Amino acid sequence: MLIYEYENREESIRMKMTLRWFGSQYDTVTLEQIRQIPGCVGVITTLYDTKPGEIWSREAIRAMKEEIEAAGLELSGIESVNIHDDIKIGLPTRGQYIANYIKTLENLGEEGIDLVCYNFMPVFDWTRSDLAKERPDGSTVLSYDQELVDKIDPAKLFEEMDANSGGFILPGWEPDRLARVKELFEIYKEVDEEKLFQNLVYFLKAIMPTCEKYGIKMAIHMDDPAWSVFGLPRIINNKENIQRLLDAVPVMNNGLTLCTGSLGSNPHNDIPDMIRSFKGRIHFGHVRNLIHLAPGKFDEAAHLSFDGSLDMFEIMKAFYDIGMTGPIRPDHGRMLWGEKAMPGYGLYDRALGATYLNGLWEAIEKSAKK
Ligand SMILES: O=C(O)[C@@H](O)[C@@H](O)[C@H](O)[C@H](O)CO
Ligand SMILES: [Fe+2]
Repeated sequence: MLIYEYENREESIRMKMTLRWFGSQYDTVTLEQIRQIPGCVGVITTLYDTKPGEIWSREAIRAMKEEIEAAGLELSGIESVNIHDDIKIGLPTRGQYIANYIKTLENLGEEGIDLVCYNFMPVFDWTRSDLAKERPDGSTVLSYDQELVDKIDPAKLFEEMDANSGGFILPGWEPDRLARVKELFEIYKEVDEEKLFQNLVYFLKAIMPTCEKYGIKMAIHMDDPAWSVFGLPRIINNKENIQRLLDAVPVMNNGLTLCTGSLGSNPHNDIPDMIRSFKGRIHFGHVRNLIHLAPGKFDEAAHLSFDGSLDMFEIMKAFYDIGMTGPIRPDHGRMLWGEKAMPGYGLYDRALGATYLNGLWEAIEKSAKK
């Protein structure tokens, strides 16, 4: 009977619970550990040692896939294939970098990978003012305070993030980005939101034929936080702007990584409503909670609704209602129980998060069928 029910479950429409994994060379968390998280079927990973603009070889992609499958998991998608700044800026050299990106997509497609998460934030990926802020229970979290960020020299931010990362290379803060940071700030002075948007559309139009050929879903990550930092343009931060992008390249393969923590940094974003209106275009979900402390100021939190400001039941219900079948992952977790790991990416709190989100899903699914 149990076996029958288990098999049956595969047929029900269901998101896939996954965990982000940085590869055995970089991650403190092992595939064996991930495999033991109840209901976790796959990992979202990347070739962490590649630089934006580089072609990913088929051999490296295959080796990564085989390692994950040998551990009994699925490679559910890539986060991220990063975009070279020359594409975001729209420099003449973008042609070569787009050609390289297309080659990487072909290689991923040939290896059967159909989901690619990326972001289009200039210079910096996500930004935080503290990577280990202590909560009353002794756990630590990533936090953001606009007043503190305003005091930081952007060129020094890299050094500070690096010094506070506990020796880990932070995703989006890889050292090679540092080398060009001052130069990039100069060049980005010419790039306003409209130009950045047009450069994104240009890039997407160029890669879409390849994505359609291989069935690759491109899933842009929301800007984090959801407003301009250091005067750099931000375009993927609210319902209107995101809808504009979906309409500008109106094919399924141009889709979203709906990140609740990034959108949720702005309390005006109604996340369940956004999930419902972007139905069919959300290919990947990042689900996490945060606490709004003041405008422009937030701490990350446990996934549980009442630990933070977001209603995780309503968020998971919206995913359920749109018939989400793609991967969902708990996003950043707290650091707890003495774990030493990449900030936001320890095992324990993300495992708790996955379990909680799976529990919400089960409850939503069963009540819907009653
Ligand atoms: O998920 C997040 O919020 C971050 O860890 C980002 O680094 C994210 O992976 C990128 O913005 C996606 O390209
Ligand atoms: Fe995210």
